[in-house]
Amino acid sequence: MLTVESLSFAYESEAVLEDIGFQLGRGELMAVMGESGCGKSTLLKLIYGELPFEQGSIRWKDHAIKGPAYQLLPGAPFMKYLAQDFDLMPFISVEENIAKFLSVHYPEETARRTEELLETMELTAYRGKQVRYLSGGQQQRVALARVLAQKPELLLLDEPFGHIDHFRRNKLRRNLFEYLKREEISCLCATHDHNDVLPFADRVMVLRDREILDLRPTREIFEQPARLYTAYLLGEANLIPINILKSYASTTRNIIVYAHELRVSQKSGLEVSVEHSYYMGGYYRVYGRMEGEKGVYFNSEKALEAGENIFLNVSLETINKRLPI
Ligand SMILES: Nc1ncnc2c1ncn2[C@@H]1O[C@H](COP(=O)(O)OP(=O)(O)OP(=O)(O)O)[C@@H](O)[C@H]1O
Repeated sequence: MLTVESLSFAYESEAVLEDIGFQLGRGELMAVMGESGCGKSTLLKLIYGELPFEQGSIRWKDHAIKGPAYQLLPGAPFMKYLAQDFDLMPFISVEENIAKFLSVHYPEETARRTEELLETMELTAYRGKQVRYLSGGQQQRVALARVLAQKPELLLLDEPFGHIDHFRRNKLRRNLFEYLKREEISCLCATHDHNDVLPFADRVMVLRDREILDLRPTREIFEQPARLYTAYLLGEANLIPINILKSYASTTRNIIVYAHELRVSQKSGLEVSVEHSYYMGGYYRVYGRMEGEKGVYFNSEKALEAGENIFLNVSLETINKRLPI
């Protein structure tokens, strides 16, 4: 288990993380989310032992991670870190890059594992190609295969699909995260993409203003976001006063409603004047203004005309499960 306690860190005078504490269990996948510059990469580098910290502690089981003043090279045999800039050997082949980290003493096992990793990362077709001739996305896949080859117990991933095209991303995500679960590899994954998170992560850590704003199981954090900031990271969200949704409600508080939870009706509900419809493939994302000119995003099966007035409804089930804000 990874245990981080009261961890604080500053780059010279700029405090980036303050009083961070959490635990990550064996085989658990935790997504680390937050706006750009909130400290996701810094947290991963601290855990890897790449940055010096004066306050707090980081432990993997009984092993304390202390930072560069205490060890010559960052990292430890049980832990691998895949940074945004992956560090491959350009003049040898894809296959050699992967196999280099497998034991030379067990050639059959090495061949089997290399094959498995080439398939997991969909690299079989490029196995003989020198890495320098690969595209950015292909190199990222080799880098992923290479860290997996080293059988870490703890894997730190920084935007692992950042360079990979959408065409491949979904399949790779499934392959990678299923592989991690199967091998019981604990993983902390910094990402901006909720598609990396919702189907796969066990828990989500949200960082903001140097602190952990929220840390809960993925489904709970999505269905009961405590802040609009968190909901924005996970989907298209709106803040809507409860009393416009529930006419009998006396509270002036708001709830978060995702765009897909608003239903268009021609007759009754929350009145909205349509401004723009965006084609999203199977549906339209519509922007409109509610009473008081406040903007709202919602989904519609068909495009709505600018200037048209419609009504929006939200199910009572959604209203009742949301936290008032
Ligand atoms: N080597 C450095 N020296 C000084 N400041 C740094 C350094 N690296 C990062 N920072 C600053 O620390 C803060 C956190 O950076 P970090 O890279 O951890 O954010 P992030 O959440 O990973 O961002 P992104 O999502 O854009 O990758 C930022 O304000 C950044 O400018």
